[in-house]
Amino acid sequence: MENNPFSVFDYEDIQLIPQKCILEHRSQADTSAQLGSHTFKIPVVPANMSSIIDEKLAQWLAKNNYFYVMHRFEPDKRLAFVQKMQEQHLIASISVGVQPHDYQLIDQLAQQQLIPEYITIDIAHGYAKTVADMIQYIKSKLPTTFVIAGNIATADAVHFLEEAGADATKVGIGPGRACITKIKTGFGTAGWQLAAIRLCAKAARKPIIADGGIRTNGDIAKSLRFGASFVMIGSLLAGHDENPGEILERNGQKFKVYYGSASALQKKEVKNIEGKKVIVPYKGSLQATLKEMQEDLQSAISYAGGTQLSDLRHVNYVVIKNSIYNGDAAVINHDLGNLNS
Ligand SMILES: NC(=O)C1=CN([C@@H]2O[C@H](COP(=O)(O)OP(=O)(O)OC[C@H]3O[C@@H](n4cnc5c(N)ncnc54)[C@H](OP(=O)(O)O)[C@@H]3O)[C@@H](O)[C@H]2O)C=CC1
Ligand SMILES: Nc1nc2c(ncn2[C@@H]2O[C@H](COP(=O)(O)O)[C@@H](O)[C@H]2O)c(=O)[nH]1
Repeated sequence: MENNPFSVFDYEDIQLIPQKCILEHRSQADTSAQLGSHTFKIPVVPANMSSIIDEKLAQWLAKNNYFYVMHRFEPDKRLAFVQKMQEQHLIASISVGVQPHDYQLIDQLAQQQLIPEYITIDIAHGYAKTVADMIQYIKSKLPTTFVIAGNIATADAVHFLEEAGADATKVGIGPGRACITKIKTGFGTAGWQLAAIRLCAKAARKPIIADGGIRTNGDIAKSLRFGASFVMIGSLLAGHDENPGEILERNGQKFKVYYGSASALQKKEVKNIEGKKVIVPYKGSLQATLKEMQEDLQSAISYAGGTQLSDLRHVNYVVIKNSIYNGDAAVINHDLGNLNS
């Protein structure tokens, strides 16, 4: 901190301060959120990880007006996926890396006039020339596609990617539940993810997607308060019927596996491992969890004294270092899991 001292905080350090309610019912609060030229039901997107989303879930999310990003870990299926979604008149939203086969995919999409509505460039360290080059390549071949680039942690990185042409940037290095980047490299936004969102959002001219570290539905409202337009969520949306993978039983309790995209399980080799496998309680229906998220956001809007998500932006807050869960964050997560089971 010698050269750049600033105070930081994370989700559990913040409480938003209620304002006078102007609604008669929470259902009157509008949780719809725009990204690019489409408007979605809530400002939440399930993480583009293969333990969270598959094609079936992507189709369900698109049909039900939720934003989704398909993962990039079955690279050869992406072209056909875009085609399938467009045949059904559904939004196509895919991920790419920065390898030669990703460039080849962009060429094929352009040649076949299959224009995805959204492409997310998803690499571990997104503040990189390789990402700027890919943004520019996508924009040259598919100029109408909305390009999300990440992941990053700083205002400088936001400027860099926006200048390269990104339509939105994704913030969060290391706060994820299946992440070990913080331990293996010493770098990232773990422990100050909310403050990083604030710094990046202040620098941004385009939307910010807060990615990683969301542990409760209230953290979504806090992310929006500090400048995020959308929130990407992994572990809180893991463990459902609709997520890929089997239900496990241990000592009479049900679980599902959630693993990082840079875990040995995903990579199938032990090289540059920055992710791990965790088991999460089985939570039943994802549909029910998403509905509860929407209801909790509606309630948050009402506490903000507003009618829509943008009313969360200017609400006052207090910093209450490490105290809102009284050391019981794990218990709270467990209880939330049980609500849906
Ligand atoms: N949000 C987060 O905190 C993190 C997320 N992840 C996720 O895991 C997945 C796989 O990540 P991973 O396989 O590690 O890398 P990526 O697949 O993201 O790597 C893509 C390219 O970037 C290069 N690269 C990656 N990290 C670095 C770095 N620190 N410095 C220089 N070049 C780098 C890689 O080269 P090379 O492999 O040759 O080094 C590769 O050419 C992605 O989905 C990513 O989003 C991974 C780590 C952190
Ligand atoms: N450092 C790593 N981060 C990862 C890995 N796989 C995914 N991720 C990131 O985590 C979020 C989800 O976070 P959660 O707290 O909601 O579970 C995801 O969107 C990625 O950005 C990984 O292997 N290593």
